[in-house]
Amino acid sequence: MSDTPNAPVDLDALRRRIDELDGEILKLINERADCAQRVAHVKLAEDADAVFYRPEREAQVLRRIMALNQGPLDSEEVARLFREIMSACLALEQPVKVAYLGPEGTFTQQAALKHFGESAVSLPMAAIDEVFREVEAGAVNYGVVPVENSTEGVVNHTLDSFIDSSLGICGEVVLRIHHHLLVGETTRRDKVSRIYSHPQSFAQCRKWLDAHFPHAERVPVSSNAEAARLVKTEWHSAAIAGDMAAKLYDLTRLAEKIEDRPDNSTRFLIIGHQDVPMCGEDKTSIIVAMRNQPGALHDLLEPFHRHQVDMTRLETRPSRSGVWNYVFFIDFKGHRDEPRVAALLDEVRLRASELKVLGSYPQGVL
Ligand SMILES: C=C(O[C@@H]1C=C(C(=O)O)C=C[C@H]1O)C(=O)O
Repeated sequence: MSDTPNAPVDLDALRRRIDELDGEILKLINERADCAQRVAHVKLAEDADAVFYRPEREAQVLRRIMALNQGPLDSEEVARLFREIMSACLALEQPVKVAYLGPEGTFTQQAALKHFGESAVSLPMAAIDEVFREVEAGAVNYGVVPVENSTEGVVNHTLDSFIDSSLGICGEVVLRIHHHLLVGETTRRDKVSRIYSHPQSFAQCRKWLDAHFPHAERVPVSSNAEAARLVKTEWHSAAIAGDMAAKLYDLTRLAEKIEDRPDNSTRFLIIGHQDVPMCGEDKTSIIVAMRNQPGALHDLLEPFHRHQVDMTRLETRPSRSGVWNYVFFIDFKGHRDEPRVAALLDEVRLRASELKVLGSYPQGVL
């Protein structure tokens, strides 16, 4: 073989080498699967109700692979491949069952598969509360719900659901959101008089729509996937939805990536019963209620500054009961088992009228 450009390449030799390598990769993947199965048996021997899926370990595996990678494959691409290998290894013992905000084809399903891999069993739910209920009842292992979008802000319904729930947060996943304008095969661009989508997606594509379809009626529906389903059978309608919905309903793209901001992304939370140990790059989420008195917010924030804890998000929600006068949702970097974070939480607990730690979990890797 020669590195000189344009030198003749022995195609047969290259293919023989690829076959050899595939044989080795196959053997190694199965050896890995065997190890993962043995880990599962160790876990079962220690505890009959053991949870096989370990978010902190998976985050460490992916980060290590990304750090080791020397190319030519991109580190994110390599991590995605390993994500699927781990998902298949875990499914040998017990596929993870995940409820997500449906219907099928939503960005939340895409987030669930990005986080757990394609071997997970994913079940669509009609509403965010249903995802919470399904996990609480033990019908599934985890739930996936959207929590904030970089253009449109917070998903209040998800935050509110945590107030009364016993569930915590086991992970997060961030998804780049690309919206497309989709039509059935009989609809022409100049005939589109009605566009269906979720209100958040309309908001994320407002400028593009004003410029290209100022006169089309905008009809809000419960999800992008529902919008895609509707246009499948309607002649003069288009939907704004993502890749999964386009594929699921076999729709044509009239325009791609029509979101107003190129960095448009949504953060999703993995909810469950599990307390996740430290992985080294963790986040913690808490809900704090403060008494309605002057300086309350300052009192709450001051210990974060003193302990040098990096806050990544602060949201305020109106209280739904007398005790919870102001309710703050706070995310910050660090794990509750780190002494610095434990000291911070002790102080916040003293100043607040209520403190609920929703969980410490690995920062999204992919
Ligand atoms: C093998 C383990 O169990 C599961 C499978 C993993 C893997 O395939 O690497 C990692 C974490 C767990 O979800 C483990 O805990 O080490």
